[in-house]
Amino acid sequence: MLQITADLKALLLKKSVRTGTFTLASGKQSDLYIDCRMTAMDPFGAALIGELGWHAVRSKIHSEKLSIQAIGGMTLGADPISLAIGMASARNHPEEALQVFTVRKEPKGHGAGKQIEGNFTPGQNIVVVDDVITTGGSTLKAIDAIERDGGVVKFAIVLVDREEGGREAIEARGIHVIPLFTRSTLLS
Ligand SMILES: O=P(O)(O)OC[C@H]1O[C@H](OP(=O)(O)OP(=O)(O)O)[C@H](O)[C@@H]1O
Ligand SMILES: O=C(O)c1cc(=O)[nH]c(=O)[nH]1
Repeated sequence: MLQITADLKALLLKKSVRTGTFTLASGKQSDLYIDCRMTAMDPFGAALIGELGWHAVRSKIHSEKLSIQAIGGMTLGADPISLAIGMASARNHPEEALQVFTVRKEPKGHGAGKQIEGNFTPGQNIVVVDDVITTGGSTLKAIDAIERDGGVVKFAIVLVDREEGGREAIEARGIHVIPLFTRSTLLS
């Protein structure tokens, strides 16, 4: 996994890390913006995220003897990451493959009126995904929607933890967060 981690870090630094003046989802101002979509929607980046993410998810599943059926998180940032990890699970360990879903920011106003779309069934054990956590508010919103629809969130995986309190906010709900990178490991 060392080479995959190094390659993914290099791609994140090249395509996703930006400096300037940015307003974040929480309304906070920041001189750093990590546009993970650029890396997660790069075909090479998606493959790297899939391998590294599935390795991290599977290690947690096996070390804690968990049974997980599906992976997903708040659209849009989580979507390519959830699918990449689901595809890596099917490719590497088809008998343990995770189904994939997405959480809309609001329930759909027509059709079936669902907030969760894709392969999600009430009662399933879930890994929740985010691309970046800053305050953790978006991940917590996804967790609320999943729980409201009968899912059981076992843990969270994020591509980058900005180390601004989001991890602590999610873990205060009893949901362990696995970051593939932190701000420190990415920028060091
Ligand atoms: O931890 P937080 O303070 O919630 O911030 C992180 C969130 O901010 C972004 O979402 P945003 O809604 O900006 O964009 P997206 O719809 O492009 O994913 C990002 O994708 C994370 O989900
Ligand atoms: O907090 C955010 O909204 C945020 C931070 C960041 O670095 N990247 C991103 O996509 N969103």
